[in-house]
Amino acid sequence: MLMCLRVLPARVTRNFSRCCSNYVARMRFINKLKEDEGACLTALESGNIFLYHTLAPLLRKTQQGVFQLPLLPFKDLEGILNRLGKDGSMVKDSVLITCTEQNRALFCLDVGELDQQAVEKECGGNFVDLRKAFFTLRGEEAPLVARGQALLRWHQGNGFCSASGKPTTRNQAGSQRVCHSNGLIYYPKMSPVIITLVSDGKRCLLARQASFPRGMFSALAGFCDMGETLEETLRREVAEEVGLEVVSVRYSGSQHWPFPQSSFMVACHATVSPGNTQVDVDHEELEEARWFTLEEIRAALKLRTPPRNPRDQPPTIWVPPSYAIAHKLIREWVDDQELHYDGK
Ligand SMILES: NC(=O)C1=CN([C@@H]2O[C@H](COP(=O)(O)OP(=O)(O)OC[C@H]3O[C@@H](n4cnc5c(N)ncnc54)[C@H](O)[C@@H]3O)[C@@H](O)[C@H]2O)C=CC1
Ligand SMILES: [Mg+2]
Repeated sequence: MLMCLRVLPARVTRNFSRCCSNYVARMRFINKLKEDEGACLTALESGNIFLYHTLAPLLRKTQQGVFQLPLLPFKDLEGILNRLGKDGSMVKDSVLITCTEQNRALFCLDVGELDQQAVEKECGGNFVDLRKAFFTLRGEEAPLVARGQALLRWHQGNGFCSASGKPTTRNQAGSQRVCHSNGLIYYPKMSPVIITLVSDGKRCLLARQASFPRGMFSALAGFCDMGETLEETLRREVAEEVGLEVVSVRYSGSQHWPFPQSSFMVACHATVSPGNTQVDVDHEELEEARWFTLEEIRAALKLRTPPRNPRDQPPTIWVPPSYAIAHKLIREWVDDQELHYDGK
C-alpha cells in the first residue's frame, strides 16, 4: 500500500536573512529537543521521518523524473512497521535531524532489520546508495541525507563505551550517547580535514589519488593531526603530498563530507611563490599532481558528467561535481584569474 508521503518543503536550510527571529526561535527549539526528552518525543510524534535501509536512503522518483526524499508522518510509519511485523514503537529510535521553518521536527530512522523490498513497496520508493542520493537530490535535501547517514552510522558504531566496554544509551534526540557505568558522554564525531587549492599566481595545482574515477583531478586534502592549527595542517599536507612550501592562505568555506566517514572539510586557497613551483609528488598518497592552466581548468569545468574516453586514449580531465567544496575552490580560482588577469 502506498502511504501518504510528503516531500521536504523547499527551504529547510536556506534564507538566512528572511526572518531572523524565526531562525533564532527554530535554533532554540532544536536545542531544546536535544535536551528535553519529553519535548523531543512530542516533536517526533508530530514530525516527519525519512528512512534508510542499512544506511542507504529511501528516495522516490516523481512522474517528472525528479528524485525526492519522502517524508513519513510518525503515525504512518508506525502503521508500516506494524504491517511488516515489527513493533511500531521502533519509530522512537529515530534521530533528530533538523526542524522546518514551521517548527516541524525532522527525524530519520534506519529500518535495516526489515525486508528492504517490502519497505520499498509500502513507501513507493527505493533505497539507493548514499553517493547516488547525494548527487541526485536537490540542493536542500542532499546535506540532509548526508547528515542523517552520518548520525545513524555514528550510533551504529558507538553502542559500547570504549573505556568500560559496557553498552551506551542514547538520548531521545540521538545527539549523544552515555555510558551509565562511568558517566562518559559521547558526541557524534567528525574528522577535520583541510582542502586547499594551491596557486602560483597563473596556474593551479590539482592532484588525483589512484582510487579516483578515471580523469578526475581535485584539490589537495588531508586530515588534521592532533594539536595542529588548520594553517599548520595545510602547510604540512602541501609539503608532504607535493613537496611545495605555501606562503599564503585564504579561507574560502567549509562543508560536511560524508564519504567514506564524516569529515569536516575546511576549504582554503593557498599560494606558493612563483620561484618555488617544482612539484615532487608523494606517490604513496597520490597517483599524479600537476599544474593546470586557466584554459585547462575552464575546459574541465565545462564537463557536466564524467567523460567516457576509450581506454586506449588519454583521459579527459574533469573535476569534482558542483556540490563538492573542491569544485567551489576551483570555480573561485577561475573567477579570481578572470578578474585579475583576464586569462593573460
Ligand atoms: N569534498 C571534497 O571536495 C573533497 C573531499 N575529500 C575528502 O577529504 C578526506 C581526506 O583526504 P585524503 O587525501 O584522503 O587525506 P590524507 O591526505 O590525510 O590521507 C589519508 C590518510 O591519512 C590517514 N589519516 C589520518 N587521520 C585520519 C582520519 N581521521 N580518518 C581517516 N584517515 C586518517 C590515513 O592513513 C589515511 O589513509 C577524504 O575523506 C576525502 O573523501 C577529498 C577531496 C575533495
Ligand atoms: Mg591527501
